[in-house]
Amino acid sequence: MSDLLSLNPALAQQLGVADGDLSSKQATDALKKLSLEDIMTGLAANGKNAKDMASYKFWQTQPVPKFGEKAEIEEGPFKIVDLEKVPKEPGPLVDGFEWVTMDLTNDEEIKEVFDLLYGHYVEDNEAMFRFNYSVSFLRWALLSPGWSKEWHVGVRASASRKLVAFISAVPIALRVRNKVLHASEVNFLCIHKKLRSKRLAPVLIKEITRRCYLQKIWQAIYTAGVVLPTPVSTTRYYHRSLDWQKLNDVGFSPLPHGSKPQYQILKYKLPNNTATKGLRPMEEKDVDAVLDLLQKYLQRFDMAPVFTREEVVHWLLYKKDSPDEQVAWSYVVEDPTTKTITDFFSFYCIESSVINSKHTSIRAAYLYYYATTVALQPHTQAQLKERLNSLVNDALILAKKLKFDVFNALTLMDNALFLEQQKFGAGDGQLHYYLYNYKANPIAGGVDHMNRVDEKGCSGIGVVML
Ligand SMILES: CCCCCCCCCCCCCC(=O)SCCNC(=O)CCNC(=O)[C@H](O)C(C)(C)COP(=O)(O)OP(=O)(O)OC[C@H]1O[C@@H](n2cnc3c(N)ncnc32)[C@H](O)[C@@H]1OP(=O)(O)O
Repeated sequence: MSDLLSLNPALAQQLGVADGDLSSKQATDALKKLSLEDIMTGLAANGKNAKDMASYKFWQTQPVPKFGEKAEIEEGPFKIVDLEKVPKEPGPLVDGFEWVTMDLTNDEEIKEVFDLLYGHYVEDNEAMFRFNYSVSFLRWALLSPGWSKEWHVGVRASASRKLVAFISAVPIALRVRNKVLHASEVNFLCIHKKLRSKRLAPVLIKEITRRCYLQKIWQAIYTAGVVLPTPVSTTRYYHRSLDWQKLNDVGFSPLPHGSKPQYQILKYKLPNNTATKGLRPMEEKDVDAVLDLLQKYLQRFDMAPVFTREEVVHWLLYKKDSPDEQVAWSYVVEDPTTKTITDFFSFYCIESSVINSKHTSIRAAYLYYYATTVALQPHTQAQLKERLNSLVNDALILAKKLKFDVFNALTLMDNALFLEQQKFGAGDGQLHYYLYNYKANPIAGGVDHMNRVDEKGCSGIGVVML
């Protein structure tokens, strides 16, 4: 991960140009030849991950699109599942291991999931950082409205009882263009490092699928940094330094050639106070207004959740009497004259462990949902851009005050309108969006032919995955 804009080396190689030689006419011509589908689904930009369909031994057996399947298809499920034929028991595991359903309301069991993820979850390519989702975060993410214990699936070593693998799902009403799917959102797939490359992941995926089918859930949404058959969309990570010096110390933000640390610190300096009149933390009394605003705003995107009131309360409102530490922060703008809620934004916290550094962790804020009434009335893109820039600038100021080191965002929703102006730098990472058992035409991920933020097209993705 870095905040430097660079041409992915795999793509450069694929195009036959020197790494980073973005200006060369050769690169531009070659990029133009790539199919829109490849660009939208990230296959062009992420050649290092892409394999032939035939080499995806597991995924080629699953109800997901094959690479290169043509666009403009009629959207719908790949198959209709016969509930009668869904096995009532889990598939076999290798000797010495057994299935468990985790009880995440039990402090010890959620701590076991935390420990597994803490030691073995997603790392960057150079193994410098590893996501460190807190116990409070896991409770927030996995005990959301409608959660089911059956969807918190673990594997234990029979002798030691140690938890060695995990996969989870929570329910989501997901609108894909004009159809609403009652689907599951699959996340936190993790296998102990000592059990890697033993084909356990397909076994876990088949088990969570079986458990979803048993609850008559036939579709799922999931995201991954790796290319699998076949992304419906690909978004790119952007990072905005809040504490440049610390990010530099840990190797996240290198000093750009020809710059000096003090210039970088100055570049990312923020005002002490927010600028939007009427901005304040979201409260219980704002729930209905936020729900209404968010539902309308999310109509702008091809794929977005359909939130209920209960979900807005769960995902966005921090209850001060909660025993959990705060993981999400939400703010509203209340018009001082009309007292109506005109805008809102939110972000959540994930720390990352820093492997081998004097700093042990980085505190990252991730942009979550937001909405503004500017988009709901007749408006120009410049007006929307201006409003989003002021809101996000305030979000950065608040995050800085809350001692976050970096503010991360993807190129989804309308983020393309503010990322560069707010000094977010393009990261190396991409996040691919996938649908299980649902054919859908590609959705714009907010990056253009050059894998740069696409201000004109923006993105059709309105789902933020944790
Ligand atoms: C209707 C309901 C449906 C519900 C299900 C919907 C689908 C949900 C899908 C899951 C959504 C999860 C969303 C998240 O949580 S994304 C986060 C994933 N977790 C991590 O990256 C944590 C660190 N890594 C690990 O723990 C392991 O490396 C994992 C577990 C990722 C793979 O373990 P391992 O390295 O030991 O490999 P293997 O030998 O067992 O298995 C190899 C097979 O697994 C395929 N593979 C590798 N990585 C992923 C991946 N991230 N999604 C899907 N498939 C993946 C791979 O292409 C190969 O298949 P194929 O190439 O031969 O075909």
